[in-house]
Amino acid sequence: MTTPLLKVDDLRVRFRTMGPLKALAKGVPDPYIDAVCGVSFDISEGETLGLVGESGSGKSTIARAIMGLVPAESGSVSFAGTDLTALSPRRFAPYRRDMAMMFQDPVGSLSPRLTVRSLITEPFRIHGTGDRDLDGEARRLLKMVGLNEDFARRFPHQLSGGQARRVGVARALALNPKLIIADEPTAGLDVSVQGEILNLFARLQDELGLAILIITHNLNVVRHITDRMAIMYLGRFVEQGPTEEVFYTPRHPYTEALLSANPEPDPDAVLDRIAISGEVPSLMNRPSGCEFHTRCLYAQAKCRTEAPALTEAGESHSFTCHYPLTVAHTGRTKAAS
Ligand SMILES: Nc1ncnc2c1ncn2[C@@H]1O[C@H](COP(=O)(O)OP(=O)(O)OP(=O)(O)O)[C@@H](O)[C@H]1O
Repeated sequence: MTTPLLKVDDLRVRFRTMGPLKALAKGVPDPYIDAVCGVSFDISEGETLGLVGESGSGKSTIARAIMGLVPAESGSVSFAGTDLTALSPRRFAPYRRDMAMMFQDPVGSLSPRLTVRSLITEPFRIHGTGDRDLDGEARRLLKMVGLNEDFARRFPHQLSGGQARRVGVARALALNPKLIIADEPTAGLDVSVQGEILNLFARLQDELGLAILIITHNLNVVRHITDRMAIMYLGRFVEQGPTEEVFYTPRHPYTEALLSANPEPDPDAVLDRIAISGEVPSLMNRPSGCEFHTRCLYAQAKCRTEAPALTEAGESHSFTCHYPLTVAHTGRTKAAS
């Protein structure tokens, strides 16, 4: 078996929610939240994984933990077989060249006082490889993302949302990474521009064999460009599997609810519209048993008390639910009774 490019194994990330004195004053004995609770997945070269889930479910925290920007409480993140969580910051640094992160907010994440040329060649300076022909590199990178060389002289405020996103991609590509992590790469863009950016990702993946981790609320993005998808709820994966399979035969009720709430449903979609009710529970006060039971249409007594184990639904499709949806002949789903 070949080693996956990225392997995340039982990753946990905790955050302190308040300082020790405040916690003492407020009588909070455990002022922590588990933003990511035992998540496992891998990505191979040339593969795209989509990470979906409501706001606060822990998607960006996974990305930041992979990049070493927040420490893992436990578990491991291995890149090409090396456990990054065991490395000192100095030994971690070379891996940052192989993994590029595109942050949310295309314009805001670009420093306003730098020209596009400086922005996209900055990684060469940061990583000490700035002795090359930076004008030539800027032209090469702009061409890769479909922008002409005149853009090199512009500043971020002179870019449209789509152009800013392309500049973000060019910057991410500077050091020839093997993995790109894109956090909401199409947020705030018009649908047509979203399509252009997705096509750009698809082309680059084809040409460069990149592995891509896409974090998004947009299920159409997931549908169109990912090979596999994972659905997060309160810091856990409730389901992961091949994208087409999950879209057509979701096994977890939360997946079903998210897919059916998609504002632009696929005309071939087989799911009835299912409203997801209630608020996302607080990470400070997690529900007992299956943590989705407070919002689940199919919850039964066992769901309130027993956490469901991970169940394999196929070769690379798994979910955590006591009463998973079943696959009928039509592809339509309903909870097993
Ligand atoms: N540095 C931090 N300190 C304390 N809590 C944090 C920190 N970073 C994130 N969190 C909390 O961790 C949880 C997960 O946040 P995260 O940003 O990973 O979610 P998300 O799914 O990416 O959300 P969104 O889609 O809104 O970006 C949230 O409750 C958030 O408030």
